[in-house]
Amino acid sequence: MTPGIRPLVAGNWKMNGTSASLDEIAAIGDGMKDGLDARVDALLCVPATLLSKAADVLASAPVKAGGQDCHPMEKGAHTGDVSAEMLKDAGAAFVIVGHSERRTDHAETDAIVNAKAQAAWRAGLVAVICIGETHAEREAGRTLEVLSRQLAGSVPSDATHENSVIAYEPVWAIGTGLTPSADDVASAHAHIRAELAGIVGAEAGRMRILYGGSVKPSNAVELMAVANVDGALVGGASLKAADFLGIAEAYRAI
Ligand SMILES: O=C[C@H](O)COP(=O)(O)O
Repeated sequence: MTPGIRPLVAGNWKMNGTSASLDEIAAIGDGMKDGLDARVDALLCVPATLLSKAADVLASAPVKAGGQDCHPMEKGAHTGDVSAEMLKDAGAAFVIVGHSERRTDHAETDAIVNAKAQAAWRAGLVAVICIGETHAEREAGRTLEVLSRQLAGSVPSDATHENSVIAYEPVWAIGTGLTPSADDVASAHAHIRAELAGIVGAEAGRMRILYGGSVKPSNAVELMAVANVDGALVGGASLKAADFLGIAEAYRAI
């Protein structure tokens, strides 16, 4: 946690979910109304195909809808891509950019992620800018160096606490059940906050820095209590309302 920063629990549904999943989304919306929304903001980043319906289901709930990626351009000849403006039109308030799965599967560079963050702002969306080291980079003792390089390349200098959220996701912790120690998370997040100050100045002290990678109800209290951890980016555990809400519940305990 960071004093004065309101936390955010964000779900990333990745390539999961159809219309049959709308009941689960509604259950997350209903669950957040149970006083949890007084302590924590909530976001569900669903597949583009589900965004409009999800936004409708969440319209009266304290949960925002978001996309998982956007093209840097507003429109044009880019078959299969979706622009930030299209996500906004479908009901998104946020969009994830630079998730490690996009960086790996689609060869997205820091420069592309930077352009996507600016595209998100152009459309009036908040960008959730993802960074994180691989297992090999961690083993080589290069974690902080990698984070510095990704931040410098991916975060535009005019990022603010209102238009951007940073998500630190160690690639080796995603979907594996493995998590860094609380000390390692604290070290990474403190480093990210310090590096951000060199990019965005005083805004660094107000920006949310989420932790992502195998966050579950069972480890949420420990991880969310770490200094400079201002919420979570949750994959697998966000697909079930009970698990998503169980993670948000951590904020009743810390
Ligand atoms: O965007 C979410 C992350 O990739 C974390 O996924 P996970 O919670 O399934 O490990």
